[in-house]
Amino acid sequence: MLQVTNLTCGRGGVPVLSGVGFTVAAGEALILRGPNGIGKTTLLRTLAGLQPVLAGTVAFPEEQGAYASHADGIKSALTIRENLQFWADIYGGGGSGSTLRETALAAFDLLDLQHRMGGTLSAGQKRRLGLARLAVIERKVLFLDEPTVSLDGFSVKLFAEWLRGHLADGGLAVITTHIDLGIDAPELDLTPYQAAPDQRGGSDEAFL
Ligand SMILES: Nc1ncnc2c1ncn2[C@@H]1O[C@H](COP(=O)(O)OP(=O)(O)OP(=O)(O)O)[C@@H](O)[C@H]1O
Repeated sequence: MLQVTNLTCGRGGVPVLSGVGFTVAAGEALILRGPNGIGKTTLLRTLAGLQPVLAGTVAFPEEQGAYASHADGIKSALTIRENLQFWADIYGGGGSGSTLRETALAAFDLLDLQHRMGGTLSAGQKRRLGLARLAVIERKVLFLDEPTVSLDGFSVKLFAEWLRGHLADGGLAVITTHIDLGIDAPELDLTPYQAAPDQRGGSDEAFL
């Protein structure tokens, strides 16, 4: 279960959203909505522990979180198979077994491409590989930032099907998306939680 209580998150130390609270039970997903710049990515990164919590609390089972964003983290000099193995090894889950890897390749229609180098893939193929990574790391609590960017309609359906399986297995997900995933999940509009105007902030990145 994921429990978020009275959370303030921000960029460059400037609050972007405040007073955010919700729970997501095992087996459920929550869709985050709101206009560009409202703070969806900021909230997801904060939930995943990639940015500091400015106030409030975030709780979920330790070592169970995983964040996936627009940047797929594909290793261009490794094949699709090797990329999946790499991520399974990094996360140290049971993903090193071949069964999970085969399942992930099949779930994202990557079997025919499995020996292709990451660097030679199209944007949508890279995205499918980035999502297949989620299937080998065996984390239950997923923070997914625009998971369907670059995907065609068929691949969106593949992803939605995989996500339904993840939820049926007791996983959960918080997802930002501007499209309808066809997932039966409540939506949270972040607009009422806006904390500060855009222009005030500094940056929290060393390199933008
Ligand atoms: N590295 C950064 N440093 C400072 N401010 C930032 C940084 N990244 C984003 N911001 C600002 O923080 C606010 C929230 O941005 P965020 O990316 O979380 O919005 P979003 O809702 O995900 O937007 P979109 O729908 O466009 O992806 C915006 O005003 C943005 O300009």
